[in-house]
Amino acid sequence: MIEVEHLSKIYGSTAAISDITFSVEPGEILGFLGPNGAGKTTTMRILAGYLPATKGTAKIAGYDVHENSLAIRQKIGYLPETPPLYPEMTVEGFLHFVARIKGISAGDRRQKVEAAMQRCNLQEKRKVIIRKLSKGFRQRVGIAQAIVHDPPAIILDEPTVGLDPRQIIDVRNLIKSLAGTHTIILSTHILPEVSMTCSRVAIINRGKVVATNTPENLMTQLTGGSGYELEISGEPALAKQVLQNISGVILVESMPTSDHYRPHLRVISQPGTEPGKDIAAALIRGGFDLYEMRRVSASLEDVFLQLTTEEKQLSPETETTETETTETEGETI
Ligand SMILES: Nc1ncnc2c1ncn2[C@@H]1O[C@H](COP(=O)(O)OP(=O)(O)OP(=O)(O)O)[C@@H](O)[C@H]1O
Repeated sequence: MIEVEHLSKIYGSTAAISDITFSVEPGEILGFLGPNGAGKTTTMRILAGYLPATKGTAKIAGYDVHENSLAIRQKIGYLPETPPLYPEMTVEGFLHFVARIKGISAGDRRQKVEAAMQRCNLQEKRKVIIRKLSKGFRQRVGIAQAIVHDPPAIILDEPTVGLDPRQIIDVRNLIKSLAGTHTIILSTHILPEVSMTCSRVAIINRGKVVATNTPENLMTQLTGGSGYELEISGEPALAKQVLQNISGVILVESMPTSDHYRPHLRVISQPGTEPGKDIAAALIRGGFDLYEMRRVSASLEDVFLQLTTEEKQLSPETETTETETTETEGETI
C-alpha cells in the first residue's frame, strides 16, 4: 500500500533523509521510530505530498506522491505534528468544512462526518468550539479530519506528543482500531508506542533506516534470543565450559560483580529453544551450587539504543552524494 524506494531529502548541506527504503502492507500499522532530528517529519511530509524528495520515489496505493499530489490527497489522511484545526469552529462544523474541501459530495457529507465522529468518539463534543476542547479531544478531531474521506492510508506524525497518560491511551486505542480497514504509518520517538500500537517498526537514525521488522523479531535478531542470568558457586571459567556444551546455548559470559559476591553468568540461548532445565541440571551435576536463575530478555529499548548509538545495521545501507534542492511546501488540510 505504501512503497518508499531510495528516498533522500537534502536541505542545503544537511541530508535529512538518505536513501531510505521500506514498505507498509495493507491493513498494518508501521511505527516509524527514531530520535529527534532523525528525519521522521521529513519522511511523513514527503509521503503526504507536501514536500518534494531530492531523490527516490514514494508511492501510495500505486500513485507516485509527487507526480499525483492531488490524487494522493484523496488516498491519504494526514495528521501533522500540529493538527491543522480552526479553533473558532465547532467540531461538527469543522469536519463538514474538511469533508467539503476534500471533495466529498454534499449528499455523502453528513454520513461521512457522522462516521468519523463516531470512530473518534466525538459525538458528545459535536457542538463544542474546538478552542474549548482538551488537547486529547483536539487530537481526536485531528484524526477525524484525517479519516473523514475514508482514505485507505493514514499518516500520523507524532500523534501522542503533548498528551497526558490517559489521553495517550485513548489515542493509541483509536489508532489501533483503525488498523485492518486502513494502512497506517505512525512516526514517533516513544519506544513503548511502537510495541503497544504497531505490528512492524522501521527504526530511523540520522536519516537512514537502520532496521525494519516486527518489534519481537528485532529483539531476537539483535540479541540472538533471550537468555538467563545465573548466580552460582565455584569457578566461573569451569561453569562456562559446562554450559557451552548444552544444546541451544549460544554464548556464556561472566557478568561484572565485586569480589565478595558469588559469580554471575549470563547465558544467551538460541531463539525458540528453552535450555533452562538442562542448564540447571548440568550445573548441579558439575558440582556447582545454583543460587539464582532468572529468565531475561532484551527490551525494545535495548534494540533501539544499540541501533541508534552504535549505528549497527541489520541490512546494508548505501551512502548517497547529492546536491541541494529547492523545496515547495504548504501544510494545509
Ligand atoms: N526546512 C529545513 N531546513 C533545513 N534543515 C531541516 C529542515 N527541516 C528539517 N531539517 C533538518 O533535517 C533533519 C531531520 O529533521 P526532521 O524534522 O525530519 O526530524 P524528526 O525525526 O521529525 O525530528 P523531530 O522529532 O525533532 O521533529 C534535522 O537535522 C533537521 O534539523
